[in-house]
Amino acid sequence: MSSERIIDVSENADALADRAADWFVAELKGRPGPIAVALSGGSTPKRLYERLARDPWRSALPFERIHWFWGDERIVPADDARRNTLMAKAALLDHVPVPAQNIHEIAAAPTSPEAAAQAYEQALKAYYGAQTLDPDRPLFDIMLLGVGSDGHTASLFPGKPALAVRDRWVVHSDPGLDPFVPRVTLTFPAIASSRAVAFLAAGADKRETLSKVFAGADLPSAHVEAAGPIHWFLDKAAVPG
Ligand SMILES: O=C1O[C@H](COP(=O)(O)O)[C@@H](O)[C@H](O)[C@H]1O
Repeated sequence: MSSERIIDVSENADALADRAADWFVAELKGRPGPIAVALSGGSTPKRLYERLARDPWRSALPFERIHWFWGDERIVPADDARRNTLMAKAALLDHVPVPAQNIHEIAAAPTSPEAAAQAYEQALKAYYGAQTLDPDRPLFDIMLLGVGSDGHTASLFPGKPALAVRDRWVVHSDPGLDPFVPRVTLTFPAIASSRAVAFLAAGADKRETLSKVFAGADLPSAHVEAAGPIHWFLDKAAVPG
């Protein structure tokens, strides 16, 4: 059964980030206990992260209870600018009162991609408190995703073996697109264990890909499922004609 799709179109990338930040805060409002958020890399999410570090969004978020995870990571040295973690820290996490133990980053090189994937899966299982995913108890409260020009999401690239993995939460993955560095990614079942998913995509270079995704093409972004609705925050330039 496919998840409900909610499309939200903004005038431009800045307005999109405002809308997504409002949604993020509303989605977490009143939620008790620990909260798990999975972040993505990419240019459009960066604007959202910058918003969340500022008021009015910042003061509306219970940072002491939010745990930060990543949907995918590039296995390069920790100080390499291609790390999704580095971008999220610079845009958000370095500027808000988040306890260090709430940041669950994926290991950097020289850890091998397979070792990084296994360690991250163990960290997710420790947080979740179980070895298997319960459909009635999603792992993530919010899953943020981007979409690449080839239709990839997280580091699930078209035609790659990671797409077929159902028995792991995390795998290492071959990149199908620049930067061609080893990756670690959540698998489809782990992504599907999310109360809410939000894709963020801006710019005319996403339009053709989105038209294929919305037409149900066999692309990774089109195969994402969630426990709740899947939101698509787009700017006008990205909307398929
Ligand atoms: O490689 C990646 O690309 C996607 C899409 O990024 P964008 O800049 O084209 O929006 C991103 O979601 C993923 O986290 C990242 O590793």
